[in-house]
Amino acid sequence: MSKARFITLEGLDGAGKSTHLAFIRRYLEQAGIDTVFTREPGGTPLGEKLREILLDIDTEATLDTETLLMFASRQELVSSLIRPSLAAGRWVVSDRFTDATFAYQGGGRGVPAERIAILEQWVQQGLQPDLTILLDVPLEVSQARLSQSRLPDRFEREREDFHQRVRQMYLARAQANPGRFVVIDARGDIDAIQQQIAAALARLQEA
Ligand SMILES: Nc1ncnc2c1ncn2[C@@H]1O[C@H](COP(=O)(O)OP(=O)(O)O)[C@@H](O)[C@H]1O
Ligand SMILES: Cc1cn([C@H]2C[C@H](O)[C@@H](COP(=O)(O)OP(=O)(O)O)O2)c(=O)[nH]c1=O
Repeated sequence: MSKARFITLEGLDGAGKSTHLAFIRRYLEQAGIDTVFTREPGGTPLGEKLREILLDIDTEATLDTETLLMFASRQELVSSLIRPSLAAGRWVVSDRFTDATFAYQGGGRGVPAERIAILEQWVQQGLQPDLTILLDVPLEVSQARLSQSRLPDRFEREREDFHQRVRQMYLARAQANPGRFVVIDARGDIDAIQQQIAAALARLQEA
C-alpha cells in the first residue's frame, strides 16, 4: 500500500479542471485508492461560505483582504480535512490550492509573492502537494469555452490581461517546481489529455 498522496489541479478558468477531475475520480476509484475530493476556496462549511463571498461579483475587497480570505479558507481545509485525511492514509485531490493564490492574487492582482509566501508558511507549515497538474491553455481557448458555459464569477469577469498574467504565473511556478508540477497542454483531444493525467497518477502510485 503506497503512502497517502496530495494532488492539486490548477489552470485558468475553462482549462478543463472539472472535466478532468471526473476522470481522476474514476481512475483512483478503479485503482482502489481511498480518496477525498475537495476544492478551493471552499471544501469545508466555513470555506464554502467564504467561497460565496469571494466569487460574488458584488463583493468589494482590497487585495490583501482577498488574499487573507483565500488563506482563511485554506487554513480551515488544511487543518480539518487535508491533514487528517492524509494521516488516515487517504489520498486528497483538491481542485486548486496555493498555486492559485500565487497565480490570481499574485500574478493577476499584483500581490507580492513574498507576502503570499508568508501566509503559505503560516497555514501549510511545509505541507505541499506531491503532484500538481497544471492544465495549460491559451486564453483564447479558455475564454471561448467559458463563454459557452455559465455566468462569469468575480474572477472570470476580469479583463484579458489579468488572465494572461495568471497563466504566466502558473507557468513560472511550474518551471520553478519541476519535481511537483506536470504541465499538460489541455487544448486538444480529451482522451489524449487524460492519458497524460493517467501517466502522472501512475508515476505517483509507484513513487
Ligand atoms: N479538451 C477539451 N476540448 C474541448 N472542450 C473541452 C475540453 N476540456 C474541457 N472542455 C469544455 O470546456 C468547458 C469548460 O470546461 P471545465 O471542465 O468546466 O473547465 P474548468 O473546470 O477548468 O473551468 C466545458 O464545456 C467542457 O466540456
Ligand atoms: C483557490 C483560489 C481560487 N481563486 C479563484 C480562481 C477561480 O476563478 C475561482 C474559483 O473558481 P473555480 O475553482 O474555477 O470554480 P468553478 O470551476 O466552479 O468556476 O477562485 C483565486 O483567485 N485564488 C485562490 O487562491
